[in-house]
Amino acid sequence: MPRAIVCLLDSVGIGGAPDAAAYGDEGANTVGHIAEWAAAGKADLAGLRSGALRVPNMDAMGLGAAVKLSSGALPPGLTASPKGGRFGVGREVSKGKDTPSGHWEIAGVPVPFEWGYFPQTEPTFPPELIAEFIRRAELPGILGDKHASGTAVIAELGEEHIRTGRPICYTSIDSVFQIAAHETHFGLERLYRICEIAFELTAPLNIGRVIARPFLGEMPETFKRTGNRRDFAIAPPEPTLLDRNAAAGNQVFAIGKISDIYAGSGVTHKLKGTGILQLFDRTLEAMEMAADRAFIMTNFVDFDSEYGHRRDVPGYAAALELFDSRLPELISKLRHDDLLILTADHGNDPTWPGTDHTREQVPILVFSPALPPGEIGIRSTFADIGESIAAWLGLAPGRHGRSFL
Ligand SMILES: O=P(O)(O)O[C@H]1O[C@H](CO)[C@@H](O)[C@H]1O
Ligand SMILES: [Mn+2]
Ligand SMILES: [Mn+2]
Repeated sequence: MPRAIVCLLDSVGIGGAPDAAAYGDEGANTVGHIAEWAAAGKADLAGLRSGALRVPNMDAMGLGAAVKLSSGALPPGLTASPKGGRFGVGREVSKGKDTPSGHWEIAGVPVPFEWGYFPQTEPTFPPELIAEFIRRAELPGILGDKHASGTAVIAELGEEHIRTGRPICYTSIDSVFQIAAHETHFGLERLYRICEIAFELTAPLNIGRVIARPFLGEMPETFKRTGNRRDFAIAPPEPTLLDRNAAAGNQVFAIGKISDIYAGSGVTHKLKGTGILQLFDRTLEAMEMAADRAFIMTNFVDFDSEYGHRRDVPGYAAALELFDSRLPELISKLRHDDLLILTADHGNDPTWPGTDHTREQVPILVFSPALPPGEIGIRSTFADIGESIAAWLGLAPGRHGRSFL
């Protein structure tokens, strides 16, 4: 009896989105540019990696071929001829180049509405929103109130935050209200509580998520965000693949950020982990526990949060190589009728200006011992991924997308 596993490599885009120019992202290509920089010796990391990008296992599943199909160019170090997978390219119909939009569409539900965003001004948040937030959360005030990169804003305002007890509130070009606060000086549970209040206040503005960003350390040099990030997200507008599989009485394993991204809806088993290796371990553990018709989905957030937003090309290359090195373990655990899909939710080209996501197409790398290799082309919506999994698991077709299997 079939099972399905999705490894969502957060932000591992492959360029070529036809609407990229509308986002200022024409030419952005996360995997393509990392491979180019690596081949040019611009992604070396002393003692960790050097030279061309080495991801032989993803490449065998069709990564190089997918980048070529998406962007027209084969990146250096990758091959155009996959060895066993069925490869293709996903194009997003949802307007947001953000995590919930990408994930919901992959699970069969494109986002039909416009998210709310905060303007590129200082202050960025509406004063009446902040006044109400301060009143209800019983705060002495807030810091930040602007667009910022999370690590930079903590370095800038972390000490003042510790001194004053004012949480650091910031946003980005995504539909987010983020709150950074010190885990011990401010308190983790208190941070979560004020995030819930912020979520109630921002949901009517169609803000997709409030994100708790706890950190530790006492000075800019030692401040470090912890693994206790928590996302408070609005729920998808229709039942997703997760809801549909759970409603059919099957297991749904949500690993890493997945449960938060779908607001817990349709999740029967939630597993947490920090870092690529732990998240990979959790995925293998879920495969041990998973019964027939189970759906397992893991979000590998580090590509995006640790390397893409930080514009860290060597770090991103090393992370891709680390993930790739574990793939054979996962593949060796696949049962005959298990389906494995590697994909992404948006791009975050670390060679691109700024620190935000990039509008890109994503790889769809499909493997099952039961499937002959082949090409699935450029899919006109990420929802084709969800519908393919639904068909594989024997669920009735949904409203969006078509199976490529
Ligand atoms: O700079 P940091 O705090 O990592 O923020 C990033 O993380 C947010 C959620 O993925 C994005 O909106 C982006 O701004
Ligand atoms: Mn993402
Ligand atoms: Mn991100």
